[in-house]
Amino acid sequence: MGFQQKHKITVVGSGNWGCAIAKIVAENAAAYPDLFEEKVEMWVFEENVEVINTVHENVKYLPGIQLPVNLHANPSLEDAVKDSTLLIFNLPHQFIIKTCESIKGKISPYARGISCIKGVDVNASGIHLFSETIGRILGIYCGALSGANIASEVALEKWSETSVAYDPPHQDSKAPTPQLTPTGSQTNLVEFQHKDTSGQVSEVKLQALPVSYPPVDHALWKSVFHRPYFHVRVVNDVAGVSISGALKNVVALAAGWVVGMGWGDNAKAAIMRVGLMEMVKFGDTFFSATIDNRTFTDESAGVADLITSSSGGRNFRCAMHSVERKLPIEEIEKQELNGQKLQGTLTAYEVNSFLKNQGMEDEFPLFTAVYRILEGTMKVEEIPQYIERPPSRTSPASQNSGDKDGARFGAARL
Ligand SMILES: NC(=O)c1ccc[n+]([C@@H]2O[C@H](COP(=O)([O-])OP(=O)(O)OC[C@H]3O[C@@H](n4cnc5c(N)ncnc54)[C@H](O)[C@@H]3O)[C@@H](O)[C@H]2O)c1
Ligand SMILES: O=P(O)(O)OC[C@H](O)CO
Repeated sequence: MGFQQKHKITVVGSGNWGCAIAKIVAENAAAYPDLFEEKVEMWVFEENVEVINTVHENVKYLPGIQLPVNLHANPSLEDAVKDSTLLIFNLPHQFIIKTCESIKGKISPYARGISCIKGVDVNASGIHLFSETIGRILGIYCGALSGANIASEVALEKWSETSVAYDPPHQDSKAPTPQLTPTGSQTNLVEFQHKDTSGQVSEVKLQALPVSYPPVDHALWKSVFHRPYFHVRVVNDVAGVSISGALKNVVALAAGWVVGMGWGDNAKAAIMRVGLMEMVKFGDTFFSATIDNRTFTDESAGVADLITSSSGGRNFRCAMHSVERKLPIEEIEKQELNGQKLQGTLTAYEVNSFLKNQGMEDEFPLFTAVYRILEGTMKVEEIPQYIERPPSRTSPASQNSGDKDGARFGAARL
């Protein structure tokens, strides 16, 4: 006999997407009382927690959206993550490493995580997924969530899809059952009565039962995130889900610039085509051991996110306005986003520094062009010439297959 404890959920971050995801998670915590503690913690870095906890609205980052009453804004990160078994990381990527380092050793060793962050961690040792970086710092397994999800639409409960990627090593599922002290109002103390021969209760003892949690698997994560208006598909491809979410932000900048130039939808489609090819090629080249190329086409995290981001995303809109208003994109970011952060600009620099180190800038002309335009060493007008491909060569193999360009989607060819 054992005591099944409920999972406690904490969302680390309370920005535009942080609050939209926290709303979803808190709705599900209330909907599945057998699986989750009802109260969901949300770490808040700078906003007034009193307002969030009394008015149930984040007036700075998600104005006009009613947050669930069981979502508790907490200014103490250490307190917010204490005893939580499901940690959801949702911050602009530039803040996540410092944030995780501050709670190293202060979380449950049995916690599992999901990173909702769209970015890559580039440092002297190379390029890493944020799910890996979070997992390494905190000593836990972390998966990823990414999809065609503009936060304001999701928060208004307009239907969308997302991809959750979770693929812990085999031994993770066989890890010993955690023997933890129950938290909150839960107790694993059970009363045992000893009766004498006449049936009278002679002794009452309290005994502590071993504690366990519902297994953290694909089904559990679906229960955390799936809502009638937010459809979740759980897959194994953490690299594909994470890489597409990070790189589409770089492509969306270029899409915004060409639209800002007044070049129209055909030009934007060309940018998206080349961008998608470079996203696939990047995954193929640097994450070939684990990535599944079908993610780019088949899952929400792939081309669907590229399309929505290049239509109404912040990176797209700020890039477009920067051309229209002839202002640096950082200036537009300050004017338009009220503290929200663009991820594409920093990612373009990070990806470029990685490609430069690999001697591969020329192999990714669109990513390189975005970096150079941000740097001021290239103009938007130069993009068409710069990304133009050399004439295609016809190989015997491709003639046989009837594919004149030798194009195979999985082997991104520029
Ligand atoms: N907003 C969207 O539509 C959307 C959708 C999907 C994914 N994402 C991704 O989710 C991640 C989080 O985005 P967001 O929209 O929630 O953030 P945001 O752009 O709204 O940024 C504001 C957040 O950053 C926090 N912050 C500011 N300075 C900080 C610091 N020094 N340390 C720690 N935190 C600090 C703020 O407190 C706030 O929580 C990003 O990687 C983003 O690409 C965003
Ligand atoms: O607003 P953006 O450009 O940060 O994009 C938001 C989401 O990532 C779209 O899925």
